[in-house]
Amino acid sequence: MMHRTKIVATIGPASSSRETLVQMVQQGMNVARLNFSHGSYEAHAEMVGLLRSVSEELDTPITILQDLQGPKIRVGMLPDEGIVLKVGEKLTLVPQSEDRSASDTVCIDYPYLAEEAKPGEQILLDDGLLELEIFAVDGEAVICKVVEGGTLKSRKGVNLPSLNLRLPSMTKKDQKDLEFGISQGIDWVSLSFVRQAEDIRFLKQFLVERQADIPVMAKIEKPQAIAHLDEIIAECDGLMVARGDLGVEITPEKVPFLQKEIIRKCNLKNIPVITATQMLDSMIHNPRPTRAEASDVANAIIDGTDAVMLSGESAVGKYPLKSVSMLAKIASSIEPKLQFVNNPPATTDQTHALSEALNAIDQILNLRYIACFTATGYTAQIASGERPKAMVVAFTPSIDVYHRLNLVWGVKPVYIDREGTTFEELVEIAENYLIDQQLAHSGEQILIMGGIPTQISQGTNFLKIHTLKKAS
Ligand SMILES: Nc1ncnc2c1ncn2[C@@H]1O[C@H](COP(=O)(O)OP(=O)(O)O)[C@@H](O)[C@H]1O
Ligand SMILES: C=C(OP(=O)(O)O)C(=O)O
Ligand SMILES: [K+]
Ligand SMILES: [Mg+2]
Repeated sequence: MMHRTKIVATIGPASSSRETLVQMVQQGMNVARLNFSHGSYEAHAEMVGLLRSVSEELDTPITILQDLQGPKIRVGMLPDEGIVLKVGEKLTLVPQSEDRSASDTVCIDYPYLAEEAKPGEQILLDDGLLELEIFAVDGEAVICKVVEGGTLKSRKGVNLPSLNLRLPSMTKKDQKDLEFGISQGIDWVSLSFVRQAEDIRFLKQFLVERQADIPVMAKIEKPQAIAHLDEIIAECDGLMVARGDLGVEITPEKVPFLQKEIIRKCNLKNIPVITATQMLDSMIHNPRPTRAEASDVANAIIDGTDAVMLSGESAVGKYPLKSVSMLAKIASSIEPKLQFVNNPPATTDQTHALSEALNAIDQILNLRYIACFTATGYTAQIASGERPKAMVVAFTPSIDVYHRLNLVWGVKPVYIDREGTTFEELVEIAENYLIDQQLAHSGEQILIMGGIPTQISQGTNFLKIHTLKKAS
């Protein structure tokens, strides 16, 4: 792995074959995002199996991120080629239950629209690409006029920025989907359209009741989430700057500064943050990105994002592989030039104290590897928070931690089936791995960080500059 920034790719029809997945991982994909707004359980289950098998074959972790739809309104199923909306024409929106599909009628999955819609209000479709104006309400039907036309495809999103949605943050569908995700052993779960900290507490309680230890990510894409940002960050394990909906729910010109704010706050708390949507949008159709897109990716990395994400580019685009390798190239090119600010420790515990020392050593000695021993992932995450020049190689005896840590900036997770207990054993594990994998050479100095005895989590209590002795 050359790049420290992690690459998330949304999996869809363009990236579902084993061959494509293998190549995407080889090109630098670290995290597979399964968008539960789309696809059947059968298809998702098959994908989880495929990803686990590719991960084993390539001996590399792949984080599986289950993305829950949340309270998002979507249009129903339409013909494969979509329907064309022309400016000035009428389009009628009806609740799903009505099930009247005609070329001028589209179903949406929100039953209260007719009750709440007011003539003159704006409705945006497909992340704002298409625009409607409400013209009249007739019973359950909302009759609109097309203001900005284009092709509308199945299951595209519907935004009514002025509407206060009467939907719980975790819908019945989300609950069912998460039950399914738990049964599939997903590594992270993200919730769309989070509005308040309570939404995350509800999700976490749902997991606790099912004894599922899965980290939770809040997708920031509503004005209410911006208003409650600090409380939300306090409750969750990661964040996503979901710029697709955020740019519609707020306005596009406000997104760049919000992105910087959200990333900065996550960096301060040492939780991973993903910058998402339209990063290489034109690569859905073209083999090369626009200069503005290349800049956008580099700037998100300069902002301090842990990960950058592909959506349509990898799910339905013509160039899923080239999109992944372009992200990897941009990351590898910008990272050596970065100068991160040294954040104050988020908490005053031993791990943070040692990681401050780690940062000082990283600045002075040009070491290439920090071998980090971690049972929960915590130590590796704090080490990553220093944004060291050296790569954090996180040795963990937990297969779950091995997969989930792959979302975190600069961390290369390594699964160890034999848990070392003494200091000497840990050194030996690090030494064997780095030399056998031909990552480091005998005589090279590395940093080793961990806690002994190893059974106690968060008991990080040593940091050693070690000279590798093992011969290859
Ligand atoms: N699992 C899937 N099956 C089929 N199509 C998918 C899948 N995941 C994503 N897509 C397609 O890729 C597009 C872009 O992905 P994404 O940004 O995740 O979706 P959306 O914006 O609809 O939530 C989607 O609108 C959808 O058309
Ligand atoms: C990532 C996002 O969510 P989704 O693709 O599910 O709309 C977004 O809105 O940017
Ligand atoms: K640093
Ligand atoms: Mg969204």
